[in-house]
Amino acid sequence: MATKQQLSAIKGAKVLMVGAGGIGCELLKTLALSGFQDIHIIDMDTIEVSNLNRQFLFRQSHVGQSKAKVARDAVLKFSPQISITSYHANVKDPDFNVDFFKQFNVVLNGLDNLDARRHVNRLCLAAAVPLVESGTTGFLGQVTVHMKGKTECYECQPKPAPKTYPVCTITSTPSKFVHCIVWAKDLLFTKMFGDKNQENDLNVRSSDASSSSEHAEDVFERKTDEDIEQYGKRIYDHVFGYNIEVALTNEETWKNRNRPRPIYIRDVPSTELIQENGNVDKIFVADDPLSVSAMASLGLKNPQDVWSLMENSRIFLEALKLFFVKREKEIGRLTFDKDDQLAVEFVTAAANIRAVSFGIPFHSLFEAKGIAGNIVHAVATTNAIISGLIVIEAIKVLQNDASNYRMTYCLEHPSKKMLLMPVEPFEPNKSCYVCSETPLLLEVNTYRSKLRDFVEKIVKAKLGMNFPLIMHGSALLYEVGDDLEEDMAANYAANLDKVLSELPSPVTGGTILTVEDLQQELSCNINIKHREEFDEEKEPDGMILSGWMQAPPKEKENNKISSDNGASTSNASPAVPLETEEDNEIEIVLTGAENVAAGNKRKLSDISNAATSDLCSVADKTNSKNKPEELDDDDDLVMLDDGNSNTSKKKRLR
Ligand SMILES: Nc1ncnc2c1ncn2[C@@H]1O[C@H](COP(=O)(O)OP(=O)(O)OP(=O)(O)O)[C@@H](O)[C@H]1O
Ligand SMILES: [Zn+2]
Repeated sequence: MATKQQLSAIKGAKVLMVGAGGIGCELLKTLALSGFQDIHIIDMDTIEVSNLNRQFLFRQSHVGQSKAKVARDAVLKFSPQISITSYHANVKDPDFNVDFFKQFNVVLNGLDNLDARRHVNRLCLAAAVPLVESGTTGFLGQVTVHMKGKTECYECQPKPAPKTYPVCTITSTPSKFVHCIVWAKDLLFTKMFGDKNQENDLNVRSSDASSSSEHAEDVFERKTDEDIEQYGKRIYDHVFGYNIEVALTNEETWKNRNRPRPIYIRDVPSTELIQENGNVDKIFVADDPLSVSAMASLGLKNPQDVWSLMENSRIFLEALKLFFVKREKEIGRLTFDKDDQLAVEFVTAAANIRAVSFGIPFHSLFEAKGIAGNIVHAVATTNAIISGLIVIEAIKVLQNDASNYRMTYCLEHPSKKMLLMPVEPFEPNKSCYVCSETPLLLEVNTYRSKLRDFVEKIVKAKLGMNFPLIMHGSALLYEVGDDLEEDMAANYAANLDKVLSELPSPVTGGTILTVEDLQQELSCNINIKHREEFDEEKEPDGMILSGWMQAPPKEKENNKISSDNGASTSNASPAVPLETEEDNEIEIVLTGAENVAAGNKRKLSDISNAATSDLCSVADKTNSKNKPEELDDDDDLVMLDDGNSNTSKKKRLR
């Protein structure tokens, strides 16, 4: 039961919710039933069938409609007396500026990507509005409170880098099914149906050098009037046969590894059946490209079946054909989407055929989709628990009850009979460039790198700025905005193509650049250090940004392909599982730079009264009895958090 004071705080509050998905639906309902009277809700998405199992405010008839609006209407049916304002929009839209944020007493996030979370964090800091941040992944979840100057901001701790794989593992020596999936999704699918100008390592082989790159260059182009069946078979033979033959010529690679087997279409029994069974026009809803399915066309129904080589080959050829026959307009623009059935079918089949070559077991479409889409199946109960905790923290914030704020972690296994673990929030990280004024350091070859590289690779990808403005002293080098004068816009465009040292106000070693995002009202200084050489493999960006945000890379190799496609429900901050020991204690992993270096861990009891620290992660140290089954890497549940693959984070749960 709420006290009188709580009720009055609730009634007088104006609240902004961002996200009306799994957490958002629960949250809106709980806010309404707790007595909140004035709720605003932003969500940019429309309702999909796959949301209906847990986003309980939505029904089949709502598919295709705005989540924010339908959620509003559904809650108003049982709480008609309250005011709910919905915005079907991206929270990054300029309309949602600092003044917009200032009208709220508290902001509650129910988002699913790092990019949007960072953006909201910055606006809350700029507007000095408290933020309650949240995230769930399967059984895990967390709620954290962020208040300018009093607690850590959402970005005070670096987020774990996304899981990546060395290019050569993906292109030449896969040993796990996930390697085949990454190859099929990020290389083959992109090469066939994505942006042709994008760099693609599909034809990089460990042997390479003299291998016929000419052959590789144009093989993916469909020749004028080339029969689609022939084209599909030619691609099949090239990627599963010829490319493997070429890789085999590098004896060095296979000295200590099993040699892969090239597979040609002629080796696959009965693929010709495709001609008889495949019926492109059979099942599809006119004008709905997403209803196109190779499985449906071939009469394969169960996504949990593991297909044979023959079936995978038929799906591969049929899916390729369907893209060209039914979705030709999209070719050249497609990116892999886990909700695109035909794309999932193509990627599953291609990954399985590659897996056979390398002696890796087949996987079903259902499993392949989970791996390709980094899907951790959502648990509705976790969303409900987390939403309840958000409201509890929001009420404390409204009452200014700072001594009782808690970051709460929802665990998968009880620890000391507790599933929820509350921890006191920590003070702001003094070296966080978002909420403090710490300068960053950029090592870059100022005679070779262009301003464009700096803007794309650092300002947008690493610093997460949307509307950057770059200054050297009082000289403005770059700015974006709709209201720029034509000649200024032309100047900035010209600057983008200049190397740093040749800019009107030259940027060289020792320069201090100021980078600002006007919308986020975020400004930071970057000290420039000239460096002549960069290792192409290990430092592919040709520039290195350091400061607080450098997350320690998980693997040694740096030339990596990320398996990250950017869409998943995931936590606001990391909960990295620890090695299990034979006790049943919860440990806090400190991921501040020194702590990572020292590998420090602290027990909850050690820190229960801690006022300051770098708490980043919490993990349940389970005893052997309830220790989850050890999974092979292929089966790791992988989660990531992103809108922008460059900045996304991912966690793996065991
Ligand atoms: N930049 C953004 N602006 C507004 N809303 C956003 C933004 N980024 C994400 N969201 C919303 O946050 C919600 C997150 O909900 P949830 O994690 O349940 O994801 P989902 O897309 O509904 O489900 P799933 O990803 O599991 O299919 C989504 O409804 C999404 O539209
Ligand atoms: Zn911070």
